[in-house]
Amino acid sequence: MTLRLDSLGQRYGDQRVLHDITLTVPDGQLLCVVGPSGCGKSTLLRIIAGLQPAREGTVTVDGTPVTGVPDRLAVVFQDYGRSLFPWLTVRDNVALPLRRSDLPRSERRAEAERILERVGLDGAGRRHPWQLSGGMQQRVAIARALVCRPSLLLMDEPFGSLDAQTREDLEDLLLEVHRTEGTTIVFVTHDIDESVYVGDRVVVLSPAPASGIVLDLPVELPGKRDQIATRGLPEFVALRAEVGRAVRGG
Ligand SMILES: Nc1ncnc2c1ncn2[C@@H]1O[C@H](COP(=O)(O)OP(=O)(O)OP(=O)(O)O)[C@@H](O)[C@H]1O
Repeated sequence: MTLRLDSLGQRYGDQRVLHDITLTVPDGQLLCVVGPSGCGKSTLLRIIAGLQPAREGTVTVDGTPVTGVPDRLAVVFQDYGRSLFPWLTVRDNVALPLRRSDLPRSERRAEAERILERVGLDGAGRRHPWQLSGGMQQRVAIARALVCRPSLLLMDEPFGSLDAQTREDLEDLLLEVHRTEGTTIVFVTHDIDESVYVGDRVVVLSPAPASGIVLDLPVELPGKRDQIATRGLPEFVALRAEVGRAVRGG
């Protein structure tokens, strides 16, 4: 799914949040959006998701203007604890988006189990979210986002509140899903290292107010990404420095 933002801008009252954002995300690209707190990253995702209208400019998905939530869109938020229903089992949480499909209940459950296996949670389907660790809960949220086979996946700081090891595991899970499904992904993060590690491309927004794009950087790294080897590459270090300078306004 190709996403296009054209001269996008947003205001809340007198506060100008985003200004003149023009960007095309080609089908299958994993774009990371980085920027200081309050620059409007979450606002940008909500506009792309059709959850709030933009005050200026347009968003199109495969050439069609976004006026409501696009079909085949999924969103993963940072706050996994609040995005899962505690009274449903893990399997039923994951199967929930399939309720709108014509699939019979047994097939919806089978599909949920298949996706749970995909995210490394086989065997956890009968448990409840509150019986799982934070990292496992975020895997459930990712499984629920994937169950409808989205063409566009929006992720808002999805690994921000996880410990370092879990975060690395989930970054690698995301890369694997992206490699095999070819989903277009917009991934918002505060973390410069993470943006270069997972992204095909990194866009940096300037600080508020009127945040705009200050850097649009393709990420080309040799070999399959690996938490230890990739982060030690001179190319990785150079890209990280470039993103870091842009975030700090240098
Ligand atoms: N619905 C709203 N009404 C009024 N102001 C809002 C609304 N949503 C966001 N804002 C303001 O817009 C600015 C940008 O918020 P947003 O959450 O989009 O930024 P962000 O870059 O995602 O921040 P963070 O990295 O801290 O999550 C902030 O000053 C925020 O207070």
